Amino acid sequence: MPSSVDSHVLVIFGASGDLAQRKLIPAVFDLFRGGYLPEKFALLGASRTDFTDEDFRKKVVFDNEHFEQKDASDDDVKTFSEKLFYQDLASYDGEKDIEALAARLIKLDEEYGVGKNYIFYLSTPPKLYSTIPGALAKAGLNESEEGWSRLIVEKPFGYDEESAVKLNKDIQSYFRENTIYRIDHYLGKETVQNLLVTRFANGFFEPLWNRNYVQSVQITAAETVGVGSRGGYYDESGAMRDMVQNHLLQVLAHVAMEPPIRADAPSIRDEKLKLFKSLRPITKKDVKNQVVRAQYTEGRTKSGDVVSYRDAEGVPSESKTETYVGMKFFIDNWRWAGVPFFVRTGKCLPLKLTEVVITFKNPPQALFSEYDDYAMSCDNQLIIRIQPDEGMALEFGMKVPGEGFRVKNVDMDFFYRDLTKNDVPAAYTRLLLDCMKGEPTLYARGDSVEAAWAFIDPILKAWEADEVPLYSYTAGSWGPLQADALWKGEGSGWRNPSDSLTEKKHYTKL
Ligand SMILES: NC(=O)C1=CN([C@@H]2O[C@H](COP(=O)(O)OP(=O)(O)OC[C@H]3O[C@@H](n4cnc5c(N)ncnc54)[C@H](OP(=O)(O)O)[C@@H]3O)[C@@H](O)[C@H]2O)C=CC1
Ligand SMILES: O=C1O[C@H](COP(=O)(O)O)[C@@H](O)[C@H](O)[C@H]1O
Repeated sequence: MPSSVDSHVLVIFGASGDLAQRKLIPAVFDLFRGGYLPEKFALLGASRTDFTDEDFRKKVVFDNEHFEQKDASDDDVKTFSEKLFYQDLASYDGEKDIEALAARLIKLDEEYGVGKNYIFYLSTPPKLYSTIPGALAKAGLNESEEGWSRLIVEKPFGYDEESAVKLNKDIQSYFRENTIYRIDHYLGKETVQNLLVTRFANGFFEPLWNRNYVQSVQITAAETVGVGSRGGYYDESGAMRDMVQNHLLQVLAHVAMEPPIRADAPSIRDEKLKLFKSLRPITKKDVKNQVVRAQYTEGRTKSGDVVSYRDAEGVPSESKTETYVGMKFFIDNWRWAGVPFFVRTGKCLPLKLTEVVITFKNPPQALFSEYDDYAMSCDNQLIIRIQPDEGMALEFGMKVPGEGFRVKNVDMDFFYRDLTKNDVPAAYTRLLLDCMKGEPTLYARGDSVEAAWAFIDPILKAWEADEVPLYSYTAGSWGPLQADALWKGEGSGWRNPSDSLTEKKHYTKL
C-alpha cells in the first residue's frame, strides 16, 4: 500500500548527538520497515562534526548498536542508509551555513526527486531552539509556496514560565503555530493515548470518573537508574523540570480533562489547556506542605550499586537539585472539586514503572466489618500501567469461600499485549509519523506548555529561595518518608508495588 505521507526531507539538527543515534534514526528506520515512509524521502543530518555522508551512515546506522536488536536484513539496512545524507555546519545560525543547507536541499530534490517539503528537527542543546528557526526563516525555509515546512522542538521547552513564553514568542515569529510540533515522548506512548479511549469509549467509567466516586488519583513515574553520565544536564534541570512539568502533567491531563467535543487536535488541546488552567496554584507558603523534594544517597537498586547523586559524574558536590518529587494538589473544577491528586517521580527507586491509580470511595456502610477488619478499607482501585506490562487492573473485594463474610481483594487484569501480536510502536516512531502526516494531536500546544509552567513556577521559586527543605532518600528505596505524610487524612497512600505487576496488597488468610 503506498504511504499516505508526502515526499519530504527530514532535517535533524544536532544529528551527531545521542538522541539522534539512540531514538530518532532507529524510529525513522522503523517507519521505513513498516512501509510508512514515502518512496521519495531523505534524511539530512546537520551538525558541526565533520562527517561525509558515508561517515554519518556508519555512525548512525552500521555502527549504531540500537539497530542490532532490530533483527534487520542487510538489504533493508543498506537501502535505508542510502536515504541518509549529511551537511556539516560551522555554526547552527551562520548565514553561509544555512544557505549551504538550503542549497543541499535543492540538490537532494534535483538528484532524488524528494520535493520541497521539510521537517526541521531541533535535537541540539536548548539554547539553539530559537536561533535555528530564526536562521531558517531568514533563508526562507520556514514556509514556501512550493511545499510545507514543519518544526519539531525537543524538550526542554523553556526553563521556567518566563523563558517558555519567550521561546514561544520567538519561534512563533518564525513559524506558524500550526507548523510547530513540541515533542513530549510520553504523548507518543500507546498507553497514554489509551487513557482517552478507556475514559471516553466506555460508558461505565463516565459516571464514576468524578468527585462523587473517586477518593484520590495518584500518578507515579519511577526509575531505577540514577543520572548516569547525564549529571551535567540533569543538575540544571532536576526531577520537576525533567519529568513533572512535561510528561506527568500531560498524563494528568489525559486522566482528568473533560471530554473533548471531537477527537481532533484543536478539541483535545482545548480541553487540556482548560485542565491546566484549573490546577489550584500551590502558593509559596503551601509548597512545604504540598511538595516534597529529595536527593538520592548511596545505595543499591535493580540497576546495581549507586553512588550518591552528589558523587555522580558532572554533579557539583554541593548540588541542591532534586532527583525525587512527590506532590499533592487539587483541580478546581466541577468534576474534581475536593479530590486530591498525588504525583511523584524519582531516580534510583526500586522499580522502573509508570502508572496511574484511581482509588474509588468506600461504600457508605461497612456491612461486613464484624467478619473482617479488612472489609472496612477494601481498596477499589483502577491501576493503569503505562509501562511496563502495559495494561490495567481493577481491584475489588470478593467473598472468601466458606463461613461468614470474609473479604479478599482480587483483580481483573488486562494486558495490552493480548490485544495485538504486532509490536507496539515506540513513542518516537509514532510521533515522527504524525508530524510527517501533519497530525499535531499528540504534540503539545504553546499555550498549554505555558499553562503547565505557570503551575510549576511558584514551586521552583520557593525552592530557589531555599524556603523548603531538600530531603534525602537511600537509592533503592521508595523515596523520602516525608512524601508519605502528604497523604495524611487522604486514605490509601502511595502504591509501592513489590514488582511491576499488580501486587495484591491485602490478603485474608483462608
Ligand atoms: N538524549 C536523550 O535521550 C534526550 C534528549 N533530549 C533533548 O534533545 C536535545 C538533544 O539531546 P542529545 O542528543 O542528548 O544532546 P547532545 O549533547 O548529544 O547534543 C546534540 C548535538 O548538539 C551539538 N552540540 C552539543 N553541544 C553544543 C553546543 N554547546 N553548541 C552547539 N552545538 C552543540 C553536538 O553536535 P555538533 O558538535 O556536531 O554540532 C551534539 O552532537 C537536547 O536538548 C536534549 O535535552 C530530550 C529527550 C531525551
Ligand atoms: O524525558 C525523560 O524521560 C526519561 C524517562 O522516559 P521513559 O520513557 O523511560 O519513562 C527520563 O529517564 C529522562 O531523565 C527524561 O529526560
